[in-house]
This record gives sequence, C-alpha cells and structure tokens, in this order.
Amino acid sequence: MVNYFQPVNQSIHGEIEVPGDKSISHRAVILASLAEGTSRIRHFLDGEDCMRTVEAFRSMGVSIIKNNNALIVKGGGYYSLKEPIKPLYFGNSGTTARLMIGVLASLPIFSTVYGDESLSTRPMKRVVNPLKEMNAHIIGRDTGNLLPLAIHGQRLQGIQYVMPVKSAQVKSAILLAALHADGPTHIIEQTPTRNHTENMLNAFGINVTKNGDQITVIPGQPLRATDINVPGDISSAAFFMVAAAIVPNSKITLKSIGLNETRSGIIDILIKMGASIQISNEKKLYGERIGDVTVCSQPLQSTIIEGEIIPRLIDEIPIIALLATQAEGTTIIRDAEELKIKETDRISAIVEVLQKLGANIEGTNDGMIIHGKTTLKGGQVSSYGDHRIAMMSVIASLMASDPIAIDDTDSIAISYPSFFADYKKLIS
Ligand SMILES: O=C(O)C1=C[C@@H](OP(=O)(O)O)[C@@H](O)[C@H](O)C1
Ligand SMILES: C=C(OP(=O)(O)O)C(=O)O
Repeated sequence: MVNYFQPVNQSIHGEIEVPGDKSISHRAVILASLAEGTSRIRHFLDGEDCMRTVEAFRSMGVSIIKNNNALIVKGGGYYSLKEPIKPLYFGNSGTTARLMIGVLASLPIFSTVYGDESLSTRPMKRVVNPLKEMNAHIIGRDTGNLLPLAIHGQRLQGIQYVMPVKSAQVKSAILLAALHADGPTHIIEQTPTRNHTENMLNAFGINVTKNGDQITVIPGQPLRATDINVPGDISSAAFFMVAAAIVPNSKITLKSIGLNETRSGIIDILIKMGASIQISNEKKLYGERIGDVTVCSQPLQSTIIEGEIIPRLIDEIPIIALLATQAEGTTIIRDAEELKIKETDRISAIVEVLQKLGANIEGTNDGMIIHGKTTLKGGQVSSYGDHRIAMMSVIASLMASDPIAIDDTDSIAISYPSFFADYKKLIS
C-alpha cells in the first residue's frame, strides 16, 4: 500500500527511548535458550526479525513467554533442544539465519531452514564454508549457498579461521558452533566487527578471550542463565539523530542508547560532519556502553567514509547518505560492498530513492558519491521491502518541498515497530 508523507517544515524536539538493540536481542534469546535455567531479557526488541529467532527456539521446545517489555526464557541446557518437526522459518532476518545455522549445525538434531524471498537470495556460504571446515553437514540450493538448507547437526571440531569477510554474523555463527566442539576455536578478524556475541557469551559465563585480532573460545563451558537489559538500538536511533542534525533548529535526546565502540560509527560521522552531539548518563553493562545522546542541528560539511569505520556503521549507510545530501561538498563512501547483499542491494536502492528526490548522488562498486547540499523534492519511491530504505525515505520527507509517496512501509516493523509513534512524538 502506498503511503504519503507530507513535508513537515518545522524543527523537531523532544526525548524518546528507541526499542531494544536488534543484534543484542537476537544474541540474548539464543544464549538464554541454550543455557540451563531462567533468563529475563528486558527491553527485548519484539520486531519481526527477533521474533523469528524466538519462534525457532519455541519450535525446539524452549519456553519463551512475553511479559510486558520482557521475555522470560526457560532453557533446559544445550542438549535439551528438541528436533523441530517442521522447517524453521527465518523470514527476512539475515542475523537469525546465519547465527541459527551455527547453532543447528552443532546440535544432535536434523533441521531444515528457509526464509522469505529476500533472505533466499542472500549468501549463506560465508557461514556454511567455515562450518563445513568444522565438520558440519549442510546441504542446500547452489551447493549450500542459498536457503532452504538442510542441516544434519553433529559434534563439530574447533577451527582456526581467518575471516575473509567483515561480518559479525559469520564470526558469531562460528563462535556459537564452537561452544561444544572438540578442541578450541580461534577466529582471526583483521577488521573488527560488532562484538555483541563475545560480550553476551561472557555475560552467560563463557570465557571468550581477545588477544590482538584473535578471538578464542574453549568448548565445554556451561552457559549460565542470566538477566539482560537490552540497550536502545543505535541503528534505529540513527534515523532520528540524522533528522535532528538536518532539520534546522532541532534538538532531540535519545535515552539509553547502545554506544558500543564497534557500533558507534554514526556518532563519529555526525561529529565529523559538524552536528552537535552530547553524550550523558554513560554506563557499561556486561561490556556494552550505554548513554543518552542529544543531537542539535548545525551547518554540515561533507566527509569521506571508508576502511575500518564501515563495519561500525554498515546499517546506517542509508540514513548517512540522506545526511550527506544536506552537507556542503562531496561525501564519498567506499569499502561498503557488503551493502549489495543486505535485504536488498542497498547501493542501488539508496541511489535510486535519493536521485528521485532530487539529490546529486551516484553509485560505485563499493559505495556512493554524494554532492551536497541539495534541496529535496517530493516524488514516488520504492523501499524494495527494506526497512532501512523505508525509514530513510520517511525521514527525507521532513526536508522535502513536496509529499513523498513510499510504496510500502510495513517492513519497518522488522527492526523498529514503534517508528511512527516516535516520529509523531518528535514532530508534534
Ligand atoms: O551480527 C549482526 O547482528 C549483524 C551484523 C551485520 O551484518 P554482517 O555480519 O553481514 O556484516 C549487520 O548488517 C546486521 O544488520 C546485523
Ligand atoms: C542487514 C540487516 O539485518 P539482517 O542481516 O539481520 O537481515 C539490517 O538490519 O539492516
């Protein structure tokens, strides 16, 4: 259904608490399901993607009950999971797919897994290959690269693995598969990626060590049930951080946002481009830094975004591209070829949407070049069923001269079910 967004032509103000972090919510429910005992996960993101992970464990006999904003997970221990009698559906969620393949490959059960149209085109070889090196039995379309996959779980062997891609999902699949393998696993990661799996494993009592660029896990340590408080998702907050930075005279505060160094590239870029950012009430919970973030609009300048910062802001690139249309000068984004294999090819989707809205932007093989500053106009755009493209298009309407029609915004429920409630709160 096409939705119309009118130009707002007013500054945005207020304070919001965005939903729980998607990456951390997935990991919390996975480890709570594998642990023995009851874990409470507060501020769990009940977006569609994380619910796919919850449903997978429910199908394997884990009791997971929603209680207000918390999940109560009663795990029976790693080997108590039952063989699922139906195929496990992972919907649109790359994180569910990659991490669960790691878990399922190491359990003594048979499973089949599938996803929606988008997920069925995304490469799984990046996890299937290292898991096969660990002795996993996985088959599927395109010699095991594409869902559906069939997994004959069994006891695996530890490996030493040098990461060929910058992917936390791959690292996490290996770490999860390594928990009950024969022998230790060492992962060498030259460019750091988000480290929530390592932090969450530590919170559940597993000693994961990092020595330089090598991450090591020794198998056979018991997972101890625990209570987790999920920080606000910086990837969701980023949409409103950018809104406040580009709409003149705006000032907003986002409460209790996850500020883990491996995720906070968006804050570095906003500061580099000239936005005013203040962080207060900082604390650290099981390795995750959390704080309130206040953003005020300021004149913005272009920048270059490349190299090690890319994994620290990979999911924020759609909204960063919009930010760059409102900055003076030429912004270049490089080394972001991973964007092509997200929910859609995000390089072409971003370029197409912003070009239709009058931006001066061109796509490259591994990123994009944006010449600012441009006045955005209205128009009809497609989100390609990608939640982050849909949210970027809605935020663009705050700055556009005419209405923006978006073909479908339902996908926003994948990561940010209360997006429109927060949007209305800030513009009223
Ligand atoms: O591990 C995770 O939770 C995620 C890792 C990233 O993907 P890659 O591992 O493919 O880089 C990111 O884009 C995705 O939204 C979530
Ligand atoms: C890429 C994303 O998620 P996933 O890989 O889990 O589908 C995202 O949320 O932007």
